[in-house]
Order: sequence, then C-alpha cells, then structure tokens
Amino acid sequence: MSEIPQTSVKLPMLDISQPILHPSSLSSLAEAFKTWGFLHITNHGISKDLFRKLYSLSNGLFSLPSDTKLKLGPFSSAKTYTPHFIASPFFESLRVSGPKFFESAQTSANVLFDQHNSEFSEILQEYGSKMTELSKKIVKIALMSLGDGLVKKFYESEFQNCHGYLRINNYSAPESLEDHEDEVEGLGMHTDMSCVTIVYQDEIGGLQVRSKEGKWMDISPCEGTLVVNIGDMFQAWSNEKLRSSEHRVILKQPVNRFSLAYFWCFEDEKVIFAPDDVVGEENVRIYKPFVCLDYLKFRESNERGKFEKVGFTVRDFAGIKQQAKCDS
Ligand SMILES: O=C(O)CCC(=O)C(=O)O
Ligand SMILES: [Fe+2]
Repeated sequence: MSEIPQTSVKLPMLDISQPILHPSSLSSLAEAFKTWGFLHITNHGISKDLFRKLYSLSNGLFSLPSDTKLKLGPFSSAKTYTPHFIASPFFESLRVSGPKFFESAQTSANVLFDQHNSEFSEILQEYGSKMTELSKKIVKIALMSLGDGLVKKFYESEFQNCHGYLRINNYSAPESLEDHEDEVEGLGMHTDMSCVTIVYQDEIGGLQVRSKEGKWMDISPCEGTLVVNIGDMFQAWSNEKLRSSEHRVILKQPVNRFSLAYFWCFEDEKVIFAPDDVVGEENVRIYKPFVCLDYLKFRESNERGKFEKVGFTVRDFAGIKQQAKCDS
C-alpha cells in the first residue's frame, strides 16, 4: 500500500525532570518543534506499573460487548465512546475529561459495569493529573524555545485556563490483510486541535509523522518515553514557529494496539492571536485572530481524514490567504 519506503525519524529526547535547559538544548528543541512538532520525553514520572494497570483495565473495558459500549456513544447522551467505523474499522476509543478525571471515568464505568468498582477511575485520576502537570511543563518549555522572557510574559496570561482530556485508544488486530497490502490505516492522517498532545504508544508501533516533503516517517516506540506533539492551536498562536504536523497510525501486524492520547487545549472562548513578541518584527503574521470553538466546530462539521483533498486545516480556517505559503 505504501509507495515510499518508510524510515524512522530521530526525535530529540527531552529529560522532563531537569528544570534547567542549556541554550544549545533549547535551540535543538526549537528546531525540532519547527521541523517535526514532535519529540520524546523521558523521566516523566509515570511508572510501568501505572501503564500496566491502565492497559489491563482498558482492555477489560474494550472487551465488553458492543451493545454495552454503545451505551456511551456515539448516539447516547454520554458521547464518551467512539465505536469502530467512525475513525476507521479498527479504531475505538473512550474519552475521559479533566480536571475531574475520577468523576468522568466513573460516569462511564457506572454505565458499563454492573458492579461498583472505583479502581479504573482512581487510576485515571492519577494518570490525568500527571498528564496535566506534564502538559504545563511542556508548554513552558515550548515558550522558552520561542524566546527569552516569554514564559513570564505569556504563560499565566495566555495558558492558565487550558484544560485537558484523555482518549484511550484501542486498535483491533487487522486479521485479514489483503494479499497486496502489508499494512492498513488504524487512524487516518490528521492534525491535533490541542496546544500539545502527550501520547503513550505500546510496543507495537505504527505512529507516523508526515515530513514537510510529504514523506511518512515512523515514530518508533521507545521504552520509558512518551511522545509529545504540537497541536493546531499552538501552531497558530506561535505563528508557525511550532509545527502541528500531520500524523496517522498504521497497523502492520495482526495484533491489538493500545495507546493513550492526552490533549491539552485552550478554553473554547479563547481568541487565538499570536503576540507581536512571538511573530517578530521581520516576520509576517500568518493567521487572523480566531475563536477556539469556531475552529473546533469547523473541524467537526467536515469529514475526517480528508485533509489532502480539501482544505480542512487551521491554515485553511484562519490563514491569511495572501501570505499563506504551501508546505507540500
Ligand atoms: O494512537 C496513537 O499512537 C496516536 C493517536 C492520535 O494521534 C490521536 O489520538 O490523535
Ligand atoms: Fe493525533
């Protein structure tokens, strides 16, 4: 199915437990943010045991009969469950919203399970809280990479109302790969609408990022690390000094794949407008100001996964047309 041989991208590894960054590591981060919009983080403080528990509890949940899971969406009031055949035939997911991850998880668990058990919700509260702390750190590091003094100037005023939600993703095994196919799409090409996203992928692999030249590159799983990527909102806010890259998930093996994606987002009513300090004197502004929710609605109302055919990106939504440049 793939015409171009795939290769792995070498992303910088950021030790998130270290507060002080040398100018040289900041500039290599700035370069990675601009070129790929992706990096790995290590020493994130989430134990193997927590991942193991989350995996096993989620597995139990996704193994429930379809009828049970469909009580949570997409046509019920809860709308936390996305069944197969919405994003792809292989993809299903459960959404857990912050900051009260316990309550959000428990609301879903109460619908799914007869017996009352709060273990799932407790684990999600722990994971969600840790993701929230990590997201705040990552936003600050991204601001540091954009220039001196920007954390002080913009972190509180622009990012203090951010909120997060988690998507637990289950990719079922593609059992019958057609003769001519050696892989199928588990999740089609998209950009995230967040400021930043933190992804845990299991050892199966399959996450890919699209280079500026349009080449798909593997983001190989690396034990003990998490993948961080920039979303559309931060791309627009940074006047594209931070890149929200297209990515997808492909399934090459007849096995189940599990991932967790945590989205750290601006509040719905926020007006996104790149500050002058970020745009810089010699640069042109690439985006018109826009309200966050309006972009979310624009994306929702368009068919998913068709970015290459029709303009459904944040550039198409709020890009200043005469200044817009084309990446591919
Ligand atoms: O499953 C993955 O590794 C990534 C998922 C993803 O890109 C998303 O949920 O937006
Ligand atoms: Fe994504």
